Amino acid sequence: MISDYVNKTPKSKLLYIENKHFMPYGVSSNYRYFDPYPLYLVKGKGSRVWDVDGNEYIDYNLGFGVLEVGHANEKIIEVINDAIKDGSIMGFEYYKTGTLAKMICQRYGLDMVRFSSSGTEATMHSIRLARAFTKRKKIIKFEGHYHGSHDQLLVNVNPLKPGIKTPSSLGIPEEIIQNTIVVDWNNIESFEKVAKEDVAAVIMEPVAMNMGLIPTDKEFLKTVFELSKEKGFLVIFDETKTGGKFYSGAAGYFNVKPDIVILGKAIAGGLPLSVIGGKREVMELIGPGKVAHGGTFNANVLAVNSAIVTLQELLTESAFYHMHRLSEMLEMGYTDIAEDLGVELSIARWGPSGSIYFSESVPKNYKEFIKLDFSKWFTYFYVMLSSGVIPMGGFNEQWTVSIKHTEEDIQKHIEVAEEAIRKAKEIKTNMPIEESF
Ligand SMILES: NCC(=O)CCC(=O)O
Repeated sequence: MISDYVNKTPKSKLLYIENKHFMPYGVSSNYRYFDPYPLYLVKGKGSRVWDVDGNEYIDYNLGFGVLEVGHANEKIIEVINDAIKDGSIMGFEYYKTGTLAKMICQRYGLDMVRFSSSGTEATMHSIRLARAFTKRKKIIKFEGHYHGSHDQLLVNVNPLKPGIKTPSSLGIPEEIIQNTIVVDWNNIESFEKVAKEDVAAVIMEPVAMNMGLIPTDKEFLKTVFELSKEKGFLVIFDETKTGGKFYSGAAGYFNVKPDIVILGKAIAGGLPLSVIGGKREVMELIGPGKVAHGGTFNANVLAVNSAIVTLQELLTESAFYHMHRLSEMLEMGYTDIAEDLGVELSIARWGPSGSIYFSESVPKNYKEFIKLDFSKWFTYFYVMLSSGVIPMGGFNEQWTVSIKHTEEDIQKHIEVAEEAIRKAKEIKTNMPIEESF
């Protein structure tokens, strides 16, 4: 319950009261705020984090999926300690960036890449690139999909009224989003209606991870690729999250070749690095006097070295085997809990990540997702937190298992979840959620 959380976190409360004077809501990303106040962390190691009150948590949020190598990974520390001795920013191109570019191209089936620092920047560049390549303006995005916090794609991310095109933030003029078309995820018919010759690109999270975890209908995906060929628009896979869930990301998993792929989060072991990559004929449009792409911190020394060691030595095939196996254990644990307690609970898992819904079946799109009763979810969340497990980053997020999680961590998660879901089952009110991105 919320009171258990409050009782355990008085110092977080105090920090919140102080910090919110200087920072809106006391946080650096809206995603980090939740009621009644956010959690302030001090440190992390492996699968654990500690808050300002000294409470220890097993962390399944992992920086919204970034830390698959675990917190404060020894190899990352070593490589960064070495690299920083030679400086952190070169201003000119760092000599190892090409090594990383080649590694990523080979692993993810891309012809060329450019680096940025965040997913937001990378998706922003990708739609500019698609518009330049096709000489068209319209971009199709899916309701409930999140592509970072720039205006053009900050549309129907978490709308309270699904189906009505609405900016997901104040301060976004109608004109800015007039070329953004929003449609239902996993819905062939509604996609067919908008897939026309004036579309520059369709952008998607190839597995939707901003409404829990909504798996992808393979027929739907096939239709998207077929229509893109027929009508001449590009397919952009925003793999900011999915790129770290399987060895070669979602494109590798589904065995498809999108025109542009975005990578981010997990690939640099905890440092800020993102990738805009894709087919040579598209990528070659980037350059002076052509498509703009810049960024002072792009491919900085620390991020490049950290990504090289992450991809080469840490996120290996056997590491994925470990993460997937533990995540499957978690899925089985939740399935047993639902059966034992007779709770309407559905579970979706894809690789090291998964989510739970207090519903009979996993929603297929945002319209189905937003109809759910989140009061049960929030009860579950506060009980989990006050019992030392961060199950995921929020009601629209998912768990991630790292290479540092152990079977004992999973068992503890399942034990605590049983109690949390038992308490959630008793909740009767239907708590409305606030619109947020
Ligand atoms: N699914 C949402 C995120 O992963 C973003 C986190 C942030 O912007 O703080």
